[in-house]
Amino acid sequence: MMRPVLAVGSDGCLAAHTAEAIQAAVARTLEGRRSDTLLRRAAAALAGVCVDVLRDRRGAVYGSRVVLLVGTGHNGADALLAGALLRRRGVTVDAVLVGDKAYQPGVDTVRAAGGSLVDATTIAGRERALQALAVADLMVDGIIGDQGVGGLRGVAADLVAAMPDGPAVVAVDLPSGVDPDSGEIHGAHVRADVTVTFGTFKGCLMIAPACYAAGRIEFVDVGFADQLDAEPLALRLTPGGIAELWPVPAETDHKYSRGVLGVVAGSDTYPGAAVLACLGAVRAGVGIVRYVGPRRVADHVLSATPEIVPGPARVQAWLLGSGVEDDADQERAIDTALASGLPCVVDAGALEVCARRRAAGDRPAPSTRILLTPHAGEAARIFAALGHDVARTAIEDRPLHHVTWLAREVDATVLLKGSTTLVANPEGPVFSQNDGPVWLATAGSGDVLAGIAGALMAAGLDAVHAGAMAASVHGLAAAKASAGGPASAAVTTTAIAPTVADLLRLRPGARRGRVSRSRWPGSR
Ligand SMILES: NC(=O)C1=CN([C@@H]2O[C@H](COP(=O)(O)OP(=O)(O)OC[C@H]3O[C@@H](n4cnc5c(N)ncnc54)[C@H](O)[C@@H]3O)[C@@H](O)[C@H]2O)[C@@H](O)CC1
Ligand SMILES: [K+]
Repeated sequence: MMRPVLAVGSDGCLAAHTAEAIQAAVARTLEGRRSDTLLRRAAAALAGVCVDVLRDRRGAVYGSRVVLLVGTGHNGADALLAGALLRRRGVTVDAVLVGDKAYQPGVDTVRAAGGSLVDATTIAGRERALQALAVADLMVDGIIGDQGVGGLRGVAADLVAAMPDGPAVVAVDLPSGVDPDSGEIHGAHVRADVTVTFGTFKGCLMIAPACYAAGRIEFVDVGFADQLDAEPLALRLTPGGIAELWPVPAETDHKYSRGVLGVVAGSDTYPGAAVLACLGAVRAGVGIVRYVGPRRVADHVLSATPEIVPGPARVQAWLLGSGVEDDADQERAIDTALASGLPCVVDAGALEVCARRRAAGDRPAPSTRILLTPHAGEAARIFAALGHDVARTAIEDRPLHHVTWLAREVDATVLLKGSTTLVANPEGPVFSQNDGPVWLATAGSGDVLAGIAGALMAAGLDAVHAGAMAASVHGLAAAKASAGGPASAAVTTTAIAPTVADLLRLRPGARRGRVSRSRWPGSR
């Protein structure tokens, strides 16, 4: 089992668990205690988030109107108990029951607190529910939590379709209607501004496309996290975690010990890809880049990054394939590098040859040293090269399924690029990073990402951590460079070093050269 190097669930590494693991942890926590212990804690936290959202939106809590959409399970119970707490703050509360039953103690509490109860399964009740939604300041989605199966149906689907655009939506645990574990969407679902998650993340809060329906995530520890004993489904490195893992040279280091990256990138068709990949690596702090490619491309690379050394020689890791197309010399160089057993970042023009070889059993390097970096279209082409007919849209709809399948099939680490990037190794939880602005999807941005990952692998990090850290730093750098506007790949590279500097300031007691190499994941 490939283990994450930071404590899972720590400030440096957030974890998402399956619904099954969460239910088991809740059951263990409740043994010998009142069954509503956790519900009450969750409801108090939920009410607190609603208060904050109302203050932000209206400037006041008293006099606000909140509609609770209440399902049949404990997700609805959380909403009801939170609604009763909001009543005490002078909020008008309409609890709309969307199923044939509801958590009775919650119903009683709302009624006792002076809230109104609306049975939306009747025609008159549905009419009242629509009227309440039309004047709401905030809507609480307590329809389904981690027991959700398929998209919303019946009354719930009708009411969600009728939710007006203006008021804020706070989802309990997850936006109802999305698949809790896989993050897939199979029908009608809620779109939230804020999702309050209890004890851990659910997979759907980290994985596309469902994570885009969750809005901002508020994490609340209701007291069962220590009972979660199953392997996490997904992990996310936080800026603090990346800072902890980022390779910082010691006083005794020199350019060779910091990492030498060989770059086989660019062709006469795509010379710029080589420039961007090399800029990415240099600005992420690699010791030396040795560039291998056509003379004309090497000239471009050298004029953009004079510190680069042209020509092949000994390296500690390779970056292969960015911008390589129809170039026999480059393809030969890629073949030689793949056969070397050294760590490789495998991009664009090197993806299919690498995948074919590894699927056929030719694996000179273990899966933790090979990082394939396809976007969904390239992943579809890799699947085709392996004999599977998989459409690009299928990969975008089910990224977790496809990235884990591909990682197993080629026995390598696969970084599936997207607005939310997933990094999967055959033997461990997937990492999910989503720090980039929407502007990041531009030509050349993948070359920069590959360069950053190459610098990290040359420094000794394993493919999973290098991939997750590179995706995050690349996204943060694009956000910094663009300052809210468009981000080009070349301008993003100018923000890599300042972004790393910002991150390193998060390191407790950060001082120059105080991190020992033995702490880096996969260090040799
Ligand atoms: N049990 C506890 O002590 C705690 C529970 N909590 C909350 O409770 C949730 C889990 O509660 P439950 O196990 O009762 O399950 P849910 O509240 O997720 O709801 C299950 C109900 O939803 C229905 N349902 C499933 N899919 C549906 C669909 N597509 N359309 C319409 N209805 C559908 C099911 O038939 C079932 O009746 C958590 O996600 C969390 O929000 C938290 O408050 C933490 C503590
Ligand atoms: K929900």
